[in-house]
Amino acid sequence: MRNLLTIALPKGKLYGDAVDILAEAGLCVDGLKEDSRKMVFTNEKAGLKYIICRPTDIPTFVEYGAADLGIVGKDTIVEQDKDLMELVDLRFGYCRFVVALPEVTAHGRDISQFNHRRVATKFPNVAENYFRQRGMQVEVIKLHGNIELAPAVGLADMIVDIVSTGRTLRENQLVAIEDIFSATARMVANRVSYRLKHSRIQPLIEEVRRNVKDKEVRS
Ligand SMILES: Nc1ncnc2c1ncn2[C@@H]1O[C@H](COP(=O)(O)OP(=O)(O)OP(=O)(O)O)[C@@H](O)[C@H]1O
Ligand SMILES: O=P(O)(O)OC[C@H]1O[C@H](OP(=O)(O)OP(=O)(O)O)[C@H](O)[C@@H]1O
Repeated sequence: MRNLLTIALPKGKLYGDAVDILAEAGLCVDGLKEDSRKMVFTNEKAGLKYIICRPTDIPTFVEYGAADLGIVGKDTIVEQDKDLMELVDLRFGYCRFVVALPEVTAHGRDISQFNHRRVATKFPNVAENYFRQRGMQVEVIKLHGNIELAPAVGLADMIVDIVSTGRTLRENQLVAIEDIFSATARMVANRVSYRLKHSRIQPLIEEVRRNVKDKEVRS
């Protein structure tokens, strides 16, 4: 069996664009857009294997070398701080980290007035770093999703979450009062794979970079 190049793709919001960016770079993506529960797609002829993962698990698969390359949001990369090589900013999947509060409590107030409060988030490290840098002490409560629910039911006073269109905040009567940083999807590599499979990875990365740049120029 040939030495396959394994690429971890995130199911969910980034999936379609991730497959497109690989197809545009000339990789065979047959079967990846079909409605399926399959998690591994092997193409011996093309020397490729794709694995479909939960977005938050991509850094783990890549760090351990179960995948050579992966596509994952910068938000997840920063939160997990795994030992990965970040190779390309793919420019899709734009979102930003914010601190948000219920509209009624936020009105006319500054973040520093919420010291010692409770913060719900899916990103405890991002939240803790942010408040530490502000010299604030907060209690961080980790949730796995639907973060906007926490203030509505009294679980937390505020949230740290990612925002894209702002619709989820609006529809849950929350307002962003602080921006933390913005994020887009990135292509990442396992450190050892990057060296051992350099002759396959480098031309792919260069092609992806070229395509990302071309799109930017056109837009
Ligand atoms: N509303 C959004 N708009 C654009 N990009 C987003 C949005 N929400 C999340 N993202 C980006 O897409 C990535 C994957 O989000 P998605 O909602 O598909 O999975 P998830 O539910 O966060 O992952 P998991 O199932 O592993 O918890 C995020 O890490 C972020 O980079
Ligand atoms: O600004 P918007 O365009 O409304 O997008 C923001 C929402 O998207 C993400 O949630 P996701 O859909 O991933 O669900 P989750 O809360 O279960 O993670 C994020 O956590 C917000 O809830």
